[in-house]
Amino acid sequence: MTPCRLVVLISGSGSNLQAIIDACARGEIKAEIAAVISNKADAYGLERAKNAGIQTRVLSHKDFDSREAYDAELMDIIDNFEPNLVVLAGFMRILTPSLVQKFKGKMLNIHPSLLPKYQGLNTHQRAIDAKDDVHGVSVHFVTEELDGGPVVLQAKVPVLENDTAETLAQRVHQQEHIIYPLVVKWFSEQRLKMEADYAVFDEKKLPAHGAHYPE
Ligand SMILES: Nc1nc2c(c(=O)[nH]1)N[C@@H](CN(C=O)c1ccc(C(=O)N[C@@H](CCC(=O)O)C(=O)O)cc1)CN2
Ligand SMILES: NCC(=O)N[C@@H]1O[C@H](COP(=O)([O-])[O-])[C@@H](O)[C@H]1O
Repeated sequence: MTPCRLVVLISGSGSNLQAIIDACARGEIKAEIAAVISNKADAYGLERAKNAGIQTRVLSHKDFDSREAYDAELMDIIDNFEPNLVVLAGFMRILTPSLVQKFKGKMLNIHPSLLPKYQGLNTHQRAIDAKDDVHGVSVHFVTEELDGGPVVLQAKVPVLENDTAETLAQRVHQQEHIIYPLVVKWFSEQRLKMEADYAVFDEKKLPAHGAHYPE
């Protein structure tokens, strides 16, 4: 079976990208990253990609008059790499329905909350403000509904009394770097089945996946 071809979208540091690069390099994931695309030219994740010998593209949303025009160009760039899987790794743009539909069933996102809690932004501060004692991260399929797609795997972390958004984010990051490579590995091994059984992406037909809860 040919390696699963990935295209990874970033906007910032790229620590989740790095976790996937490292897992591929260790042979834990039978996948190759065809390209890393960023909407920010100064994203450090672009350096991480170049250091790993991976092609990079920058597509700044500031250069487009509308979200639709940006996504049309982004769709073309992604499509030219013929990915089996598109990985959003800290990609901070809401995608239009036409782009989501193009890659539905083969686009994943990592979101720093225990969905369906705290869709959107500033999730760590919202958990602290709500005095939650548990928080975490979710890997989910991307659908038109922002952070509303089927969840594949979650990890939870404790919220400590003196936590700030930064200290809580660090604890969540540690779990992100475990579960995102796990889900990419799962998808890359299941993809032929997924493409056979889920030729038309049916959210109800997804295999049930238990949550990953660190002891
Ligand atoms: N159609 C979808 N698009 C995206 C999804 C999704 O599930 N469906 N997931 C997000 C990732 N994400 C949280 O996990 C997220 C990213 C960005 C935003 C947001 O409000 N972006 C603003 C710009 C913010 C900025 O530039 O700092 C915007 O796009 O106007 C919310 C949630 C990726 N896309
Ligand atoms: N709404 C999307 C979102 O907030 N995603 C979050 O952005 C960070 C990216 O870090 P990284 O660039 O170091 O991988 C991660 O914590 C991820 O959960």
